Amino acid sequence: MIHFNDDLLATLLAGLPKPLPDRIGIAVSGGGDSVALLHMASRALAETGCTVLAATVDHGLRPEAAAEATQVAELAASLGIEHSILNWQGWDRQGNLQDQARRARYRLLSGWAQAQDIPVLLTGHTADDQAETVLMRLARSSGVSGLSGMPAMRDLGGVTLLRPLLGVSRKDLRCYLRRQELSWAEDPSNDDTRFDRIKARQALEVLAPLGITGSVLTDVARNMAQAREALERYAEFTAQIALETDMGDVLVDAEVFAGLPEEIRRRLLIGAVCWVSGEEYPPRRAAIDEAMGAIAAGMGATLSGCRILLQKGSIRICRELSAVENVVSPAGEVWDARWRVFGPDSANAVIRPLGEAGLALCPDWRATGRPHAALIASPSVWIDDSLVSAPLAGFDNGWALSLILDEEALFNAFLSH
Ligand SMILES: Nc1ncnc2c1ncn2[C@@H]1O[C@H](COP(=O)(O)OP(=O)(O)OP(=O)(O)O)[C@@H](O)[C@H]1O
Repeated sequence: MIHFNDDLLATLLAGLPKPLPDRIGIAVSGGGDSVALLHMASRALAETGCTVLAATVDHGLRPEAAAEATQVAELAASLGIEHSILNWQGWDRQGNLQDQARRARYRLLSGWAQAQDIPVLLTGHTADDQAETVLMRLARSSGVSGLSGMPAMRDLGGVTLLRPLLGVSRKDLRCYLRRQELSWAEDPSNDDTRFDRIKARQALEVLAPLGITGSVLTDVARNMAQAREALERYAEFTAQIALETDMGDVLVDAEVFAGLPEEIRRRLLIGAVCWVSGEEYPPRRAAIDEAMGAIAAGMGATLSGCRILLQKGSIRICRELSAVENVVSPAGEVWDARWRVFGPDSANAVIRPLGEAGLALCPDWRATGRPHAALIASPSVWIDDSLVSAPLAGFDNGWALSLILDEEALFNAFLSH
């Protein structure tokens, strides 16, 4: 019994950064995996000088959720761990609830970690979660990145998210819980076969005689993660050669691009559109492939709020007017999460996209060398219906603008951290 527990604690410690940070946060849902993680962390980190803190998100979606969060608080208190309950009230009763709740959960947890000065946050994802993820991604025809499953480490808004139990089975964690006489909450959705994850869990039982087991799928994920790393480095290396930024747009060297393997072209395109649009998630595979086909055929395309324009010798990726048409902010404030515009008289002035009508008021726009499609989506200053300034279109009128996007981020994004 001692060996079993010691092995688990050693596995946990092996998955943590060295040297240990001063503070580590644990995301505890109240389910078995994260309750075990909380208990293991309190044991493994005792007397290391690293303070453990915990948080539970109450999504307010199930009547039992508040009681479950309180139970976690009690367990944390019994272990001498400071615990916070983070409430989510943001569901607008539209769209995909699971997806919104998940995004909100990560947002709340990273906000909590930042406010508490916690650099590293742990979640209780297990080897079973990983196997189910790989199986679900097979069903989505995922490529190398998707089939590499969940990374053991990723950045979450400046906080490092770690999944130190990805190599540990749910069964072993249940065994740990029972031996420690710990109780946990069973999520009722675990039996709900409307969810793909639950279907995947059941499918794994059927696939076992074929040798497609949870541990085989986690091996596949590990192999794919190595292949992914190689592709990421190739893409990052190529990006340094083939990409440059131009006032919020990305220019891709068309000749270099055309000579690259399709997988690397796809990665460059995703990196460029995500940087320009500020989108966290890549576009759908079908949309990317359609845009790649259009580029290969010598045509422009739109993708994820961006225009892709073919120019002499380069491919320009710029903002698409329809994606920012209704984006308006007071002068001096950030516009489109990308620009800040400064000027002599900011009172009553607003920033909005220049648009066709605005561009018609900028007689010198052609001299800027920027394409029409890029300029109509560029920031401009208006007071009521009068155009005051359009700096990128050659009409600054005493105003200046600065790009708040980090140009290095374009290149760094090719590597998962
Ligand atoms: N309500 C919650 N409060 C705090 N942490 C949570 C909560 N729900 C999930 N977690 C954390 O996330 C881990 C995984 O849980 P679950 O698989 O339900 O979450 P998920 O965020 O949907 O996972 P994925 O990242 O695969 O989508 C848990 O072990 C726990 O660490």
